[in-house]
Amino acid sequence: MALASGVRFAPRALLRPWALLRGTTLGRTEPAAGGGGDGARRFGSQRVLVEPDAASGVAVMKLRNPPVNALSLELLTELVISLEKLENDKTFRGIILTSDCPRVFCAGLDLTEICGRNPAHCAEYWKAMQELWLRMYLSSLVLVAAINGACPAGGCIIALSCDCRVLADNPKYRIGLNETLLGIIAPFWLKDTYVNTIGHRASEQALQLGSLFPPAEALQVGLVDQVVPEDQVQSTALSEMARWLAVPDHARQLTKNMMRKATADRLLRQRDADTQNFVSFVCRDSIQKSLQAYLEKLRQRKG
Ligand SMILES: CC/C=C\CC(=O)SCCNC(=O)CCNC(=O)[C@H](O)C(C)(C)COP(=O)(O)OP(=O)(O)OC[C@H]1O[C@@H](n2cnc3c(N)ncnc32)[C@H](O)[C@@H]1OP(=O)(O)O
Repeated sequence: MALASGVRFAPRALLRPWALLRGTTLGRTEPAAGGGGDGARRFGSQRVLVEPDAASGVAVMKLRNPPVNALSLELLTELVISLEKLENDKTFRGIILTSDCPRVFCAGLDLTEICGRNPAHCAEYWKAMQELWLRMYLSSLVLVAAINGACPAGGCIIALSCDCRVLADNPKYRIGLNETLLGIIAPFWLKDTYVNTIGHRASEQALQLGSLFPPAEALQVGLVDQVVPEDQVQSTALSEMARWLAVPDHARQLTKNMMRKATADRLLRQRDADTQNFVSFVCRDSIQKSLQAYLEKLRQRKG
């Protein structure tokens, strides 16, 4: 991790994400609708659409894993690879992360990845989740979350890993860490991310209660930075991006690193133990039963 001017401090090769890709179409490049030169070409993968604008140095990254952008192993992997690609391209200074699925930003962990699966699969999945968080949390780019839908649990963590959050003003778009309501526990690095954003007391309360905050409350507690009408989420995210990009990169990056490094290092120091804890916890019969019941409730709610 070089920390000189022009810093790039995101940890490299924490994992080899390519090795995780199964049947994805990453690297595909196609012209954006109505687009022309290189700056208007979009690329990405099956589940992550990247619309780069070389002129502004900003790329819009859209999650598109319908119906609810659940964080499947494939989505996690494709996100890491798309992020790495933009990090390595000096043209880009910022990413706006948003959803291509209506009404949902991200439903969090894909519960089918940890329900009825063997421990080896759960471990592989959890490592991919750790990897994405580390990459996002320590990214040298400015990350702005344009939250255009519901944002529970792992979805909230993706948003909190960004530098700034703009949430659409729709009472159905709730955000927070609701793990306890599923009978599971947020690991220390999710808890730390929460505490770093909204403080200890608010986190203590919200984590235990599994609170999902509607927009006005999310703004009040500090989970998001702006709440705007739905049709202004993208333009507001772009204005926020401009504000962050007005700061010299090296100063902003070093400051971000100073603020976040200790939290990330805590996970880096105990990644294996964290994986083992997660796997042994979710593979317990009682937890599997809770998760199955929760999934079943979600499926029935639909009908
Ligand atoms: C260990 C700690 C780290 C992280 C913890 C987690 O992230 S655990 C995951 C926690 N996530 C949730 O509690 C969100 C659950 N989902 C919802 O509340 C709603 O689906 C949501 C996101 C508000 C969207 O509502 P909507 O009405 O638009 O969709 P619907 O509920 O009908 O769901 C559509 C289908 O998607 C399935 N699904 C939803 N969430 C998940 C998920 N997290 N994992 C897997 N599958 C999910 C849902 O069952 C429906 O499936 P279908 O087969 O079509 O009935």
